[in-house]
Amino acid sequence: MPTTPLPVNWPSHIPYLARPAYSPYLAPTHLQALRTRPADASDPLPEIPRHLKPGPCPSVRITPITDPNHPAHGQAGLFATRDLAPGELILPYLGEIHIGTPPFGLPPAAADGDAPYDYGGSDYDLWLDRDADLAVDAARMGNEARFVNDYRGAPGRGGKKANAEFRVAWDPRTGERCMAVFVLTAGKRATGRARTVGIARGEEILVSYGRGFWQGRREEAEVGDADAV
Ligand SMILES: C[S@@+](CC[C@H](N)C(=O)[O-])C[C@H]1O[C@@H](n2cnc3c(N)ncnc32)[C@H](O)[C@@H]1O
Repeated sequence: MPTTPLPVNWPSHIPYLARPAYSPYLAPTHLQALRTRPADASDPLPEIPRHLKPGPCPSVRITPITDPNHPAHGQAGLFATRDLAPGELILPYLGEIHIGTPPFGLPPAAADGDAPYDYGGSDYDLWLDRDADLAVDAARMGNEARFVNDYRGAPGRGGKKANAEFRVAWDPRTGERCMAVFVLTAGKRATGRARTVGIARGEEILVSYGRGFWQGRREEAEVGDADAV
């Protein structure tokens, strides 16, 4: 069987996905919800192009963050390899699709066994559909999209906010909903180059994880500090 090539700088300890993975604990109702295209014609889901090739995305590059002023220094980020247009699809966010709320459908650990994996502690977990209790986690497997950092504190943004966002999309190749990374659309007041270039070649792709993400991390740190006393 042909093997999928890996993106440059892909970490060897994480399986690279060219298509979604599925938790074995998803029930048929979850899969049915995942495979149902929402019927709201007034707010249709963006669509992944049918011709999009699975595998490494030529528009992005995983890059180690070597700038000590970057808050993700020592980690990696995702950078554009060409100018990206406002509103353009960058790439799907692939990971393991799983039940979104604890205990995540997981069987309890045996008394002498390891604790079950905690999706709640993952920094790579995104909601796909809260009503259907579906989420996608790229901590243990995924594609380049798992390297998108949050804009907060990133140098070179000149006070600007995110330049990309996570959006749920419809993928006609799988017949499923998926998460994907899109360039932010140009505001009505955009002028000049900003009307045609949302993210310039060489620029870091940055989203907003939302205040909830950082609030959660602060609370964890506080509990950690209290435990350490
Ligand atoms: C989805 S990962 C992003 C990719 C990550 N940099 C990597 O190399 O695996 C989320 C993690 O990246 C780091 N991160 C992303 N944006 C950040 C920011 N603005 N400030 C500090 N840490 C950030 C945090 O450690 C966060 O838990």
